[in-house]
Amino acid sequence: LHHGGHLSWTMGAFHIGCPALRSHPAPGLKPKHTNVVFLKTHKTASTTMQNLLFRFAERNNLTAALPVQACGHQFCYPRSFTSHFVHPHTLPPNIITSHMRFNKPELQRLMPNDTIYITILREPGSMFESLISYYNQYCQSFKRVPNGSLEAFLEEPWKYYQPDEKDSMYARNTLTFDLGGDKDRPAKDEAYARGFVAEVDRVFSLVMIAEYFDESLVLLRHLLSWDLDDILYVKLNMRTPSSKRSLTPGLSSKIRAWNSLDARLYDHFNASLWRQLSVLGLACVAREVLLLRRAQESLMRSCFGGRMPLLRSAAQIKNKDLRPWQPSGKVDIVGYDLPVNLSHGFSSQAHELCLKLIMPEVQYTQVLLRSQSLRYRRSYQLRPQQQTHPIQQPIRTVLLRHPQVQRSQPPPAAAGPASGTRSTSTSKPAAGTQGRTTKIGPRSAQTQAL
Ligand SMILES: Nc1ncnc2c1ncn2[C@@H]1O[C@H](COP(=O)(O)OS(=O)(=O)O)[C@@H](OP(=O)(O)O)[C@H]1O
Repeated sequence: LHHGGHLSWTMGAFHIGCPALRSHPAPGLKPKHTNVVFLKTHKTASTTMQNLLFRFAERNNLTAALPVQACGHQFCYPRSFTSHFVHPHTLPPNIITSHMRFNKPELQRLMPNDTIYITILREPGSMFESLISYYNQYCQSFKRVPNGSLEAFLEEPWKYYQPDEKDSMYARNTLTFDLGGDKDRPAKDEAYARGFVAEVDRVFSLVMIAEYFDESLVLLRHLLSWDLDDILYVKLNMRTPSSKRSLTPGLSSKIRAWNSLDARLYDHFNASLWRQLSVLGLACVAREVLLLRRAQESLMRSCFGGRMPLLRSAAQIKNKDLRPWQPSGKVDIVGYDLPVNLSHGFSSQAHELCLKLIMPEVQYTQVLLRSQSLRYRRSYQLRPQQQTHPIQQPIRTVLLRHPQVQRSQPPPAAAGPASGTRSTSTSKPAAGTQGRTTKIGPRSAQTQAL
């Protein structure tokens, strides 16, 4: 960043040795898939994924559907998703990734036909421990428990849990609920459980697993024909170690029994993740994971003045745009701050990349809504003949949609890696370009900025 250096990996190296990629007729030239529903489930590393998708949308001038202001930063969760929850300035979308309760028919109405559905699950024990600590002041089922004790809750869950009250979805089978299922279906209803898992399997092309986040990203990269550059991330929305507790095997199995539908989903999709990884080749996956982690470290060092970033409590973070939301005084969610003197050697594009990489969910949603609204207004100014408000027309036919992002041929020598010089352009793709084909080079704007 400071000295015009660049990351040592190249996409060429990234393609070497991976059978699934080698067999492709034109490696690296397949258009990136850009129409994606990512169902953001709770306490599953989904904020880290959302940040990655928001950045991808911005880099490629795509549209991310965002909630109307009345819904907050989520699509009026826990109500079942409807397209009325989508802000009209964020139509028609390529990507949708904010929290919602899944509703396939409504999403189908909103999204292009070739949309790929992705979600993420987490091991029920650690997920429930995270839920009870995060929502201890919100969810009545948890508030009733003396000292918010996990043991006490699991000893007699029906003493504290009331299925129909507000926020009860955080206290039982949260994944099932987020996926649109019936969190309170009795465990003995085998047919329901089997049918629900099969339905999720049918709809979602990829179910990521939080414990194998990087391996899941490798599968995502292959599924969407994205570059390594597109899956770089920094972990977000973490609790401090003092806010966490470890689980005994006894507690873990009680959690699984209480959340039996979620446990079933997790077991099924954890096994299917590993089957998919085996098809890709475990050695190939391990190599990609290694390259991902190296590239990630380089990016972080570039953003944090040569060091790895320090985790900070919200109070320690000077830039309020970077302070993560704190659910209660009983749990600390940590974030990052950029070094104050860092901006001196940065292009504004590089500074923005670093800022967005660590920007918490609520702030990023607001920033993105502002920029997309601006783009929307500009595009309307350019087309004065269009009088009708888009929300009054059938959603899918209103505005021209961004087509798939095409990889361009390598950029001209002066701006490309081969020249030894690097593009100093700081401009993002022009506003109001809906309907144009976005071309991006083999190294996309993310690392080119560095
Ligand atoms: N990359 C990666 N891999 C594994 N785990 C990760 C990752 N990124 C975030 N996290 C952990 O995910 C938890 C936060 O999940 P969410 O962002 O989905 O929470 S939220 O529902 O949106 O509030 C939170 O878990 P807990 O710290 O146990 O609460 C994060 O530490």
